[in-house]
Amino acid sequence: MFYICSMSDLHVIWFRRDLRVHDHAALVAACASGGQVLPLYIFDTRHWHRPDTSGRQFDFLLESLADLDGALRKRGSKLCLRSGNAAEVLSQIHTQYGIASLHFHAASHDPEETERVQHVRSWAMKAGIPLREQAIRRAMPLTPEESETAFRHYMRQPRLNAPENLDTPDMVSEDWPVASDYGLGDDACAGRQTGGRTNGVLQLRQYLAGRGRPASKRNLSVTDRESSASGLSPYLNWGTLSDREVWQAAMRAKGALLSDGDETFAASLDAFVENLEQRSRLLTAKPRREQVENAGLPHDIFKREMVGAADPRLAAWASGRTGFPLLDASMRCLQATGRLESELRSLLLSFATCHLWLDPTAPAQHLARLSTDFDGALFYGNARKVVGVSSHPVGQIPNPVRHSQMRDPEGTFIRKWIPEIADLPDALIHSPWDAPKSLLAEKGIVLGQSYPMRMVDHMAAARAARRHLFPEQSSHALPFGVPARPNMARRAGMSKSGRVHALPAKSVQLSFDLGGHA
Ligand SMILES: Cc1cc2nc3c(=O)[nH]c(=O)nc-3n(C[C@H](O)[C@H](O)[C@H](O)COP(=O)(O)OP(=O)(O)OC[C@H]3O[C@@H](n4cnc5c(N)ncnc54)[C@H](O)[C@@H]3O)c2cc1C
Repeated sequence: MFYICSMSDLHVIWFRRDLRVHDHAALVAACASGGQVLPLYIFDTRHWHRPDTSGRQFDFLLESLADLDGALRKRGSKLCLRSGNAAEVLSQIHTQYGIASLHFHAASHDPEETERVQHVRSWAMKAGIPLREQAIRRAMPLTPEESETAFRHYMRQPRLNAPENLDTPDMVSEDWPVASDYGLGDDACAGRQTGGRTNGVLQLRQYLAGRGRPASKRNLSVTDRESSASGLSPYLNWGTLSDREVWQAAMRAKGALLSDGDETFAASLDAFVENLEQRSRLLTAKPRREQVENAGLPHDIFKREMVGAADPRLAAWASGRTGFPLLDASMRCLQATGRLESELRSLLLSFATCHLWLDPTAPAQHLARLSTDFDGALFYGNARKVVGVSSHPVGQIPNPVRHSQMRDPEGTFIRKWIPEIADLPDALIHSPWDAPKSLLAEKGIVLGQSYPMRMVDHMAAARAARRHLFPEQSSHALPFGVPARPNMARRAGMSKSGRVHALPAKSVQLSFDLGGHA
C-alpha cells in the first residue's frame, strides 16, 4: 500500500490516560505546531470487552471525558469522540482530512496499551506521519537509585500551563456512548467516586488540607485508613490530575506543615510521595515476558484448576460470604464503593489463591472489575506480588483472623459492612465460629444461615498451601507468620522440633453451609 506524506495542517492530539489540559506535554507540543489541533479520544472496543473491565470504570471514564470536553470548550475547542481500533480510526481521519502530526504520551508497560501504541506507530510510519510521542519519564533508568533520581528530577520540573485557546476544525464526533454499547452490564456502585478533573482537584485539596492527617498515626485501623487515604488513584490513572502536579502540591503542603511545626502530618506526606514513586516504578518497569501472559498474570505453575463464576468457592468469595468477617467486609466495601486499600486487596486475593487454592485468574479479574481505579500495569504489577499468585512467592500467607484483630480491633469496619453479626462482642467479631452457641442464639445469629459458617479451616488450608508454595521451607519454618512459640507451633501442626506433620487432606475441606446465600 502507498501512502503520501501529509500536506495538511491538522495536528491530532490523541488522549488516552491523560484526560486534562493542564501539565500536558503532548497538548502543548500539538499547539506549538501552529496549525489546527484536533483533540481526539478513541474508545478502545477491545479493552472494554476484557474480563477485567466494568461499567463503573467506564462511567468514571465518561465523567472524566465530559470534564475534559468542558475544559476544551472553554478554550474554543471540543473533544472528538471515535470508537474502534486506534490505528484504523486514525487512518480514516487521515484519509478524510489529512493528519500533519500525531501527538500523544507514551504508553505505560501495560501489555495491551503497549501493543495499541505499537500498532499506531507502525501505521504512522507507513503513512509518513510524524509522531510526537512524549515519554512519561525520562530515559529508562537502570538502577533503583537512578530510577529515584529520574523520578525526582521529572517531578521538580515546572508544570506546563494549559493552552489558552485551541484552533479546532469542525469535525463530526460520534455520540457519547453508554456502557452497554460495549457489552458492559449494569454495575450499580452507589459509593463510587465521580470522575473528572474538577473532582480530582477537590479530592487532592481535601486530602492536603487535613483529611490525610490521621494517616500519620501509627498502627492505623482500617477505618482510619479508609477515611484518611487520598483516594486519588482513579484520578491519577485516567490522568485527570498529572502525577507531577500532585507531587508538587504534596511537597508544598509538606513545606507549609514543617514551617508550622507539624512534623507528623508532614512525615505522612513523605509516605504519600513514596507511594507516588512506587506507582511510577510499576508504570515504567517492563515486566518479564512470562509475566505478561495470561492477561498480565504469570502462568499458574501450580496448575490449579481454572474456575468459572458458578464455582461455589469463587461465588462465595466474590459475594463477600466466606464467613471470615474482615474478608467479607472488604469485598462488600469494594463492591459498594469501588475503593479498597492495598493491604486488604492483597488479603482478598491471597485468601482466594492460598486458602481456597483457586487459580488466580478469575479472582484477580473479579477484583479488577470492582476497582474503579483499575489500570492493567498497576493492578497486575501489584497482584504479582501477592503470595499464592506469583510463581516466585515471597513473604508469608496472611492470616485473615489475625489481620482482622490487628487492623480492625474494635470491629468498626466489620460492623459497617456486615450488619448480620454487628451484635457480637469485639473479641468474637473476627471469628464468629468461636462464639458459644448460646451467645449466637441470644444475638439471633445462625451461622450458615444469617451469616455463613467459615468456608475453610484457615490454619489447615494455609498449611496445605504452604507445602505447595514453599516446599523447601515446609520442613523447618513456621507457617504464615505464626509466632515461634511452642504451643502455637503445636497448634499449627508441628512437633517440638518444628517439623510440620503431614496433615490429613480432610483438614482443608471446604464448608458450604451457606444457607440461601451461596
Ligand atoms: C491486588 C492489588 C491490585 C491493585 N490494583 C490497583 C490498580 O488497578 N490501580 C491502582 O491505582 N492501584 C492499585 N493497587 C494499589 C493500591 O491498592 C491503590 O493504589 C490504593 O489503594 C489507592 O488508594 P489511595 O488513592 O487512597 O492511595 P494512597 O495511599 O493515598 O497513595 C497515593 C497514590 O499512590 C499510588 N499508590 C499507592 N499504593 C500503590 C501501589 N501499591 N501500587 C501502585 N500505586 C500505588 C496511587 O496512585 C495512590 O493514589 C492495587 C493493589 C493490590 C494489592
